[in-house]
Amino acid sequence: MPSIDSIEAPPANFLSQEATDQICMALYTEGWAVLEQFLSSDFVALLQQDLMVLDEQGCFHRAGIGREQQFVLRDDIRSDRICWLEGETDTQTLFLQLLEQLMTAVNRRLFLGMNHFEAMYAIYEPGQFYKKHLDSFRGQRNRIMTLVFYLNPNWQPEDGGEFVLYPEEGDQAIATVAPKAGTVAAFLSEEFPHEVLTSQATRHSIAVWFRIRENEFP
Ligand SMILES: O=C(O)CCC(=O)C(=O)O
Ligand SMILES: [Fe+2]
Repeated sequence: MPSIDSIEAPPANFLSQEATDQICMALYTEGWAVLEQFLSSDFVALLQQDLMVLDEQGCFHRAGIGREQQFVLRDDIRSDRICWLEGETDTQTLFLQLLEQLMTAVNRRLFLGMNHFEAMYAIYEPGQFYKKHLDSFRGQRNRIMTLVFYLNPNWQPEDGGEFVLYPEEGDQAIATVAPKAGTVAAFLSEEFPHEVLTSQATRHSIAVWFRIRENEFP
């Protein structure tokens, strides 16, 4: 198990310029991006450890659909369990710093004006899934960009659990992504329906939404 001090890159320049450029370029031209080996295997191991400790402490709860008063559990739509990252451990603090840097870099290049984010760990047990959905409703601007980081070091093709990205209209997949450790998927939240195919193994991930805080809308 690596220690937090053994992470090679210091937080100040955590993001490689190259990876940032690749994500920004793809978001600009296509609206989505998938990068393998975006996170180092050491950092993935720390995040996965953090997730498992939180799970042992009973911090996870069943994921639902909708927010606040509209929140409902829908076993037919999604069956994972989740836990929000609040920055309570060094690992989470480091990860949230990385997200801050990434948000700044993407804003600088794409002028998206994002000023806030939320991140959650998710666990899908064998047999679990999340059916095709949109993370944000068009025009509401509540979620601008979604990122999903995968934390599964020995993922095999037969483990399933792929993330599938679709165009705004139609059922022809644009991308099918195995949830392998280090991979990140990024896409504009209002534009791309997506789903998680049934997982055959325990699947760990972090979903992040970059937002514009409601009272800062233009
Ligand atoms: O874990 C994934 O691949 C995607 C999860 C997702 O779509 C969500 O949590 O909204
Ligand atoms: Fe989603």
